[in-house]
Amino acid sequence: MCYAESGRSKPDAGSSSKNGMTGSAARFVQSIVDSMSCALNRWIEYMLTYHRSIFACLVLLPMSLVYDAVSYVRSSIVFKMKSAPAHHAARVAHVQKQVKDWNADGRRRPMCTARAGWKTISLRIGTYKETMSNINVDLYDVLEVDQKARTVRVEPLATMGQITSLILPTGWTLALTPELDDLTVGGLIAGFGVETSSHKHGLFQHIVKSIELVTADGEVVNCSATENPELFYSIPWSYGTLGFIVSAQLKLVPTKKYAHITYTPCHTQQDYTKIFEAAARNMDNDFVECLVYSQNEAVVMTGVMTDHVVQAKRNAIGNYYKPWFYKHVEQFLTIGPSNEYIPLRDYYHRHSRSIFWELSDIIPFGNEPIFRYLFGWAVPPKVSLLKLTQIEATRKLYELHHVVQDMLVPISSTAECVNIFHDEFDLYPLWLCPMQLPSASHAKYGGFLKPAIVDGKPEEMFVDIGAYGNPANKGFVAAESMKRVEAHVRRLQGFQALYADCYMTEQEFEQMFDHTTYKKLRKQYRCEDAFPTVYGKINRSARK
Ligand SMILES: Cc1cc2nc3c(=O)[nH]c(=O)nc-3n(C[C@H](O)[C@H](O)[C@H](O)COP(=O)(O)OP(=O)(O)OC[C@H]3O[C@@H](n4cnc5c(N)ncnc54)[C@H](O)[C@@H]3O)c2cc1C
Ligand SMILES: NC(=O)C1=CN([C@@H]2O[C@H](COP(=O)(O)OP(=O)(O)OC[C@H]3O[C@@H](n4cnc5c(N)ncnc54)[C@H](OP(=O)(O)O)[C@@H]3O)[C@@H](O)[C@H]2O)C=CC1
Ligand SMILES: CC(C)=CCC[C@@H](C)[C@H]1CC[C@H]2C3=C(CC[C@]12C)[C@@]1(C)CC[C@H](O)C[C@@H]1CC3
Repeated sequence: MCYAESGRSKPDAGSSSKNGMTGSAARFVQSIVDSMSCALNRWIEYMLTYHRSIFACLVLLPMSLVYDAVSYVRSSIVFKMKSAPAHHAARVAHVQKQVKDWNADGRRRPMCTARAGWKTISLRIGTYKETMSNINVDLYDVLEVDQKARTVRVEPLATMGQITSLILPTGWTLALTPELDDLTVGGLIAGFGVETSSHKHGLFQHIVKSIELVTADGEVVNCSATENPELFYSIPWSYGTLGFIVSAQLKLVPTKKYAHITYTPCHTQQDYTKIFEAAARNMDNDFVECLVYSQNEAVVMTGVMTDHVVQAKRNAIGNYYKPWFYKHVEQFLTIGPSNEYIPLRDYYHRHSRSIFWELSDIIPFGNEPIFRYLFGWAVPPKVSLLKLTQIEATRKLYELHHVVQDMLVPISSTAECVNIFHDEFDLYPLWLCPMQLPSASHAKYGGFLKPAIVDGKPEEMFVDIGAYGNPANKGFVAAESMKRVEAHVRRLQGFQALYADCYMTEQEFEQMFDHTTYKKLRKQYRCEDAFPTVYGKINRSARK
């Protein structure tokens, strides 16, 4: 930005500069410097807007590689040296001290974590971070694997990429490994997490065996299905408004070497919705997913973990030169039904290289064979760095002309919801991922996710319909279209993922999510002046 645009006044050109230059010479030099910095700013803005792929390739890819390499080496050393558990208590004590100091200071401003908003896996940055008391919750390690109890204890800033790279070699894996490497345990518990094994294991919150929380009073409270259960079942979706998660125990399952994936291409909506629902209800499937490429064309994918492999059908899709997964799957619409054996870690991170299909907007040539063979090893740029370096013009473009939404609806409403997305967005691919939402605990202990009743019967099988991309619908107007979609989702007894833009009013939000126990706990744990409400953190005006 130039002086003229920045509103900053130019230094007094009449005064002689420190090095003794006369006023006019100083004025001349200053005007040259101004013009050059103005031109440079304009050039950078132009490059970041119209040639972002060049910036992404030349700057963000190397930076991302450096960051990931350093993070990986550090967390590997710490995990191998088993040094983290010894530090955990001190780190928790540091969180407690910050909260107790906040109390002693008169609880003047609500609290939030100090994690920079640009690092989070969500489109927006919470503006509340600038005005609230930031509490450092710098706990980012995998603490220990308990093979007997089949659990792993982790700290909240531990990421999915970090956990899978550390525990897969031990023969175990998380019962649920949400797709993107940089997703943190804290965010997945306090928000939500879903993956293609969710039809069996539920959401990320359902693989959590226990949570260690620092409350608004600075006390440590442990909770689980049997210890402080109301708190345990209300932390998920509470978005950091009941306390600070400082560790969690997550459920493990024995890992196998491959995911044997079967691809079933479908050419009518009736076909893919019927096959998808049957696959989701079949507990013999370890993985169920569907990519919808148009209103009537989709590929249903089912998978089982196996140590057996047919070499001719082995496909290491994670190799850097391989096509982006969603493009690989799309070919089965033409080729016909098929199956293959994918190394498990490759399968877990199948959409990571192309950030689902978002990278096609940032590096349009990224899936070209020549780029993949030469530079495929360097993608993806880190989501956080893309967020950090996006300029206001890009942010505005994404706000007005780009959709990133996940709606969770009863699986019987899949076709209806896909058609609503088609009418409002007309953007493809859509990501369909089934999930069990167990409702037994809700009657006794509450929680945000109200049980659904469909055709007079309880319905626990839901589907996450993910829309990520540029709507082709010429009538798309973000706020208006989204409000209509949100109204449909409420009507269908569904839920909106909180990381996405929420245009609902507070009243509509409280219609969608059950706040009964949450409000009781906010009083019981003195949260009302300690943290904003969930709505206060996620509504459209709380984020930029
Ligand atoms: C090239 C580059 C890429 C970056 N990409 C990211 C990114 O994708 N995500 C991101 O969060 N930050 C990223 N950063 C920022 C980096 O995390 C911080 O600048 C740096 O770690 C200082 O930490 P912090 O206090 O800003 O907070 P944080 O990074 O949030 O963490 C606080 C402390 O914990 C350490 N830490 C955080 N997470 C881990 C981890 N998983 N394993 C080991 N140590 C960890 C940090 O080094 C720091 O000491 C990147 C920085 C660079 C230079
Ligand atoms: N496959 C999947 O399931 C995917 C899920 N997501 C979504 O991404 C979101 C963002 O992920 P991520 O960047 O990891 O999370 P974030 O850092 O964005 O955290 C999400 C919320 O949880 C709160 N939170 C985070 N850590 C803690 C903690 N230790 N204690 C208390 N509250 C905490 C944050 O509070 P604060 O604002 O104070 O920091 C924030 O409000 C997830 O919630 C998830 O909904 C996104 C992509 C894929
Ligand atoms: C699988 C589930 C439940 C959700 C997947 C969501 C992701 C596709 C998005 C979450 C954060 C999004 C961001 C972007 C793309 C889509 C996500 C990864 C950007 C990289 C798009 C370009 C912008 O300049 C920065 C965005 C950061 C967040």
